Amino acid sequence: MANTLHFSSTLQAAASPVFSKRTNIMHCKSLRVQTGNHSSVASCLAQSRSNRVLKVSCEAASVDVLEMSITNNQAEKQLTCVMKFGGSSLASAERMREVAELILSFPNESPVIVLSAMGKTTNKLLLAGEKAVSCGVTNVDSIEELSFIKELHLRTAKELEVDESVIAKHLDELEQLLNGIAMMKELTPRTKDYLVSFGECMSTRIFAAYMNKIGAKARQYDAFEIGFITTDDFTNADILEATYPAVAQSLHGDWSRDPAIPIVTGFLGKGWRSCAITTLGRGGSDLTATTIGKALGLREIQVWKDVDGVLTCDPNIYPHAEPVPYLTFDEAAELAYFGAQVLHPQSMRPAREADIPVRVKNSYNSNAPGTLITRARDMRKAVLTSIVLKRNVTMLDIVSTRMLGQYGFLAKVFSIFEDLGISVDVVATSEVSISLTLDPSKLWCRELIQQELDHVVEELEKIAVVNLLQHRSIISLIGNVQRSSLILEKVFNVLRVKGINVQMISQGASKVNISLIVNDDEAEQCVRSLHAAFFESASLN
Ligand SMILES: Nc1ncnc2c1ncn2[C@@H]1O[C@H](COP(=O)(O)OP(=O)(O)O)[C@@H](O)[C@H]1O
Ligand SMILES: N[C@@H](CC(=O)OP(=O)(O)O)C(=O)O
Repeated sequence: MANTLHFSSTLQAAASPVFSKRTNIMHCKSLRVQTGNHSSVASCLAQSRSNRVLKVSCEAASVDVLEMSITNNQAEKQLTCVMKFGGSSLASAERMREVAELILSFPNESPVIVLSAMGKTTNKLLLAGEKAVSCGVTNVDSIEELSFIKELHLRTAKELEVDESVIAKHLDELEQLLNGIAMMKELTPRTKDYLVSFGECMSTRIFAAYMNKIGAKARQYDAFEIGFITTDDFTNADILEATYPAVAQSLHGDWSRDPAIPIVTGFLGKGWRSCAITTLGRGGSDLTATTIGKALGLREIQVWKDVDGVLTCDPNIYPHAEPVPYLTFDEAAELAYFGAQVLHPQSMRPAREADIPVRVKNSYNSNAPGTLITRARDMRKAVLTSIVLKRNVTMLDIVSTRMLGQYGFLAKVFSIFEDLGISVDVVATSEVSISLTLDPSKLWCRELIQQELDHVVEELEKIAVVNLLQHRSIISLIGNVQRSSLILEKVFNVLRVKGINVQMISQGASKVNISLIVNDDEAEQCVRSLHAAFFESASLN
């Protein structure tokens, strides 16, 4: 809330037009002086933070009564919310301008801003790195993606009229790094993280400089310098508990000493052992935002995307998917975990722990209400909320070779996965058989390669007959599992009409998700038909 202080006083007719006042204000944004019918803007001569004495000059020295109101939009205010803008909201200078305008259109908020890299910069950096491995040192400067990244960032700085020097050092370092990769002919996960970090480091520097240029005092932060402490799992690191107090101390400390809108790099952290830059997995800026929300105990976490909120299904599969107005943290987490690109799979955790609402909004359409994610919602009318598709999943059918009634079979199977460090998604069991799915994309850097799969099968074959089925998809139905009979009745109706065979089904312990496994090549059609049945046909609802 803008903090307006009114006070009046009398100036001597012949006195110097300088007025001193002890106030509780730390940073004065604007001054208005009222003398009789005249109102004018006065300027602030000096502010002492230690004893909070404000000195102002005005042209009203010749009148007796002087009334001043001091509008101070930052001082004594607490940070109120996080606003995260993803690459899709920051693709160009024009978009950065609009985002800045959007932020400033909430004068009652004191936000922490979290930014991703501009547009598709992360993908381009990774491609540049891969090319550098094989192109030879002399050819690094002709890597197309490097030229693209340089051109995009320099053009953006120029169009926003901010000094190119804010990113010059990073562009030089990026080229040096690619030269190093070309020399070594290898791109390790650790180097990958350092490489992609340039995207967020540059977008935040350009944006902070622009905010300052337009008069909104802002301060840039690299997350790895302000306490984002993570595991050393490069490319997919986890935030450690120590992050919360460290981030709170950094951001709160600076804010109370000298308020300025914090502009923080999303996606990045610092490995606690290696002290090297880590990343939180693709789309990890959502997690940066919720982590800051929890660290500072903020009122709300906003993630601004290029869609009107979380939708009833992926708009790339069905363009007329509808926004979902309300979700619980559990529903959103399940949706993200099972492949909806709109939210990072781990991002709901800090928000749920701190019970801070998350709002998913559209930066291209700020009037749309978006999706509000909270701990609980009214489920009385809820049936199905959203349909999520995860492609290219590997499925294993494992049948015990032992007699019925043998114990320890499940334990043995899962210990094999544990030993091999492979995570399992969906599971359906009977006493002597297990069907389960393995997610190749869960570990961004470490796709499950054939060799690993062969090894899994080899180990399992010591105790079971194993059938490995690839190119499967998981269709997750997120909704009110209390009404699973109604949901399943409709689902099987659709599947029967479309002639689609479900190879596995799991309702598990989750109270919000029913998963179906079908062939990859039938999956999209299946999602569209299910969407039509649940969201478009009144008779089927
Ligand atoms: N259920 C869904 N609801 C909304 N968007 C979805 C869904 N499933 C997939 N998406 C995709 O997620 C995109 C937004 O996420 P993302 O690209 O990570 O945004 P940002 O880069 O702005 O963080 C949308 O453009 C949309 O194509
Ligand atoms: N730039 C990173 C992190 C991120 O969160 O991006 P976005 O918000 O654009 O999904 C990525 O592309 O993965």
